[in-house]
Order: sequence, then structure tokens, then C-alpha cells
Amino acid sequence: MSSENTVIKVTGSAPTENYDVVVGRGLLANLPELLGERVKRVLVIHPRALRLTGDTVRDDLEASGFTTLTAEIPDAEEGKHIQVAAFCWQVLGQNDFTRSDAIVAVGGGAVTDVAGFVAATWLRGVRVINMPTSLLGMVDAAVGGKNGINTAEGKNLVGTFYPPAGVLVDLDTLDTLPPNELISGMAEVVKCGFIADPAILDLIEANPEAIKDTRSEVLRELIERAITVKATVVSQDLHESGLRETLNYGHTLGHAIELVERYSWRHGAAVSVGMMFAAELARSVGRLSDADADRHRSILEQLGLPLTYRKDRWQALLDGMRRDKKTRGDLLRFVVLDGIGKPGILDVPDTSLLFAAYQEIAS
Ligand SMILES: NC(=O)c1ccc[n+]([C@@H]2O[C@H](COP(=O)([O-])OP(=O)(O)OC[C@H]3O[C@@H](n4cnc5c(N)ncnc54)[C@H](O)[C@@H]3O)[C@@H](O)[C@H]2O)c1
Ligand SMILES: O=C(O)C(=O)C[C@@H](O)[C@H](O)[C@H](O)COP(=O)(O)O
Ligand SMILES: [Zn+2]
Repeated sequence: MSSENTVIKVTGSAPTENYDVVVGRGLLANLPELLGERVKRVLVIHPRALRLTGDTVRDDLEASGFTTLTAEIPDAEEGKHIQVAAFCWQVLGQNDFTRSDAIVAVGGGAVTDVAGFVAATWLRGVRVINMPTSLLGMVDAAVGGKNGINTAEGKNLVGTFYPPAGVLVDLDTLDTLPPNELISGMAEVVKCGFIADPAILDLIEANPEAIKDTRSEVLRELIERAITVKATVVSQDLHESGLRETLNYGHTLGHAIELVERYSWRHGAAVSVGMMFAAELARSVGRLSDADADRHRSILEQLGLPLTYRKDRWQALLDGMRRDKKTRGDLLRFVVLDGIGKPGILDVPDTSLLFAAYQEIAS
């Protein structure tokens, strides 16, 4: 097993857009150095469900001479709420948190999303360091500077682009991750395979057991490859003016499913059905071959991810999809593939095309 750390760089046009994603084990020890001498106080944000990990981070920081505050927030999607952000702002305000202090986010993608939003908005920007503890957080949410909270109307409708000062991907934290969360994270790994790095798909197909072993080198390689895909994309297009839209593969329908299911579905599960839908859509307009579309089914099925969704929810899904950020006026827009590793956009003025593709995955 590799004891070396891997460093993946994210770059941008401003100094604050350059940071490292460090992948390795026992990385907690790197946190004080990453924060630097300028930082005096640190707010650690973590969900109640990860109190133990949050406490370890806080104790370590205290031992290194930092003054710490803690904001323990509701778990998972319940944490991505304006009231949770307001609670964090209150903690920061009552403790005279200044621009020379920092936030550390410890947890899954929901935590890094809300903590990033708090960091971007408090005093119009304080440093945030992400310590993702879920597979999905490691390969996707903690990297790239997109943050967000949900509103009653939909997922991630409020948020900013605000890069973290650094990301520490400590693979040891995966040891306690429930299997269904690991599988959910694999959906975003597969997404990276479909849009940019076909070697990811080959690795998954060749190693059906090793990918479920959190200590395997295969899983580590998948994590590093997926982070590299994300880092490469956001380094070129932080603000999603074009290329970054490709990271939204499977998300137009996926987010609508999450909303309709009131966030009882895992994000990766919803994205899995969304990718199936996007593949059927691309196949129906002649952009994706039968073989590449069928490969979606076989890989997602192999991972135990869902492939279908309820026939009777079409209208609710369409309403949800209209609020997608890629929509322009009445025009729905989808990320589709012209082949594996070749993403593009499909503008859909006529929803009958969508309905026909949906019939292929409706159950
Ligand atoms: N900003 C982005 O670029 C981006 C990218 C992808 C996803 N997201 C967002 O991320 C969220 C999904 O992230 P997620 O799948 O990590 O969900 P999550 O944050 O809800 O975490 C899933 C569950 O796993 C638990 N958990 C996390 N780490 C654990 C560990 N090491 N041991 C035991 N339990 C652990 C959490 O407490 C939670 O119950 C969604 O809200 C999605 O919209 C954001
Ligand atoms: O980083 C991005 O850009 C992505 O689209 C990554 C997605 O996996 C992620 O779920 C993201 O939060 C979706 O963004 P949204 O703006 O469509 O909500
Ligand atoms: Zn996602």
C-alpha cells in the first residue's frame, strides 16, 4: 500500500484559485501547516453524526496552538439549509471572527457545500479548508469551489463559486463509511469516467470486488483519477461558463429526482438514473452508439446503483428540471455524450423528446 501522499493541483487566474488537493493517510497532521501562522482561530464545522472525527480535528488544532470553535450541524441534506448557514454566521459573529481566521469543514459533500457557502459569505470571504470524509466528498464536492444550499424549490439553488484554500483527502476516514455511501460516491467516479477518463471505467469493470475495499490500491487510483478530472475541468472554467457544465452529466434529471424524493435518495443514486436517462437521450438523437449507451447500464448495474425511476412522476420531474441552472429561458439543456470521454450539450426545445427517452428508463 502506498504511504506517499499524492498532490493534485487546482489552478486559476487569481492567486486564491490555486490550491492543492492532498490524497493520503493520516493527513490530520498536515492541517496546522496548511492553515499557516497568520490564522489564529478556526471554526470546525461538522455534522452531529461525525462528532468523533470533528473532535479529533479540534483537539489536534488546539494542541498546535489554535483557538477553536465548533459548529455542529444537522446531518446530510438537512445541513444544506439557510438556517444552518445563519447558525454558523451567528457563531462567527459572537466570537468576533475576522478575515485572518479560517473555517475547516469535516464531513461529506453536504458539509463542505454549506461550510463553503458560510466561508464565502462571512465578511465576504474567509479561508476554508475541506477535509472530506465520504467518497463523494473526496472525488467531487470538496474540490472545485462550488458551494450551495437548497431551497424549497430545488437543490443547490443558492450558492457561490469560492475555492477552498486546500483540501485534505484522508483515506483513513473511509474506514467507517457505510457501504451504500461508498456506492453513491462511485456514481460520481463513473461520471468522471464517462465524460473524461475511460480508464476509470476499465478499472471498475476489471476489479468488481477491489473497488468496494476502502483499503485497496484500485480504489485509491480511482479516487485520484476522478479528482484529476475535476481539478482539470475547474482549473479551466471555475465559473461554469462552458466546460464545467460537463461535470453536471446526469444531474439534470438526478437533482429533480432528489427533490421529488425529498432528499431521501442518495445524491449518487439519483445521478446514476440521471446518467441512464442522458445516455438514452443521446442514443435517441443518434449521438451515442448502442454499445456506449449499454455500457452505462452494465457498469452502473455492476455497482448496484439504480437504473430506473417511477413512470408516474414524469410531470414533477419535468417541473424540477426546468429549474436546473443550465436551463436558458424555456430551453432545457442536457449534458450528453458523443462517445465515451466526449461530452457535449443537447438543447431540447421539445419535451416530447425527453418523454420518449424517459420511457426507456421508467419503471
Ligand atoms: N459542490 C460540489 O461540487 C458538489 C459535488 C458533488 C456533490 N455535492 C453535494 O454533496 C452532497 C452529497 O455528498 P455526500 O454523498 O458526501 O453526502 P453527505 O454529506 O450527506 O454524507 C452522506 C452520509 O455519510 C455520512 N458520512 C460521511 N463521512 C462518513 C464517514 N467517514 N464515516 C461514516 N459516515 C460518514 C454523513 O454523516 C451522511 O450521513 C449533496 O448535497 C450534493 O449536492 C456537491
Ligand atoms: O462541480 C460541478 O460543477 C458539478 O456539477 C459537480 C456535481 O457533481 C455536483 O453535484 C454539483 O453540486 C452540481 O452543481 P449544480 O450547480 O448543478 O447544483
Ligand atoms: Zn454531483
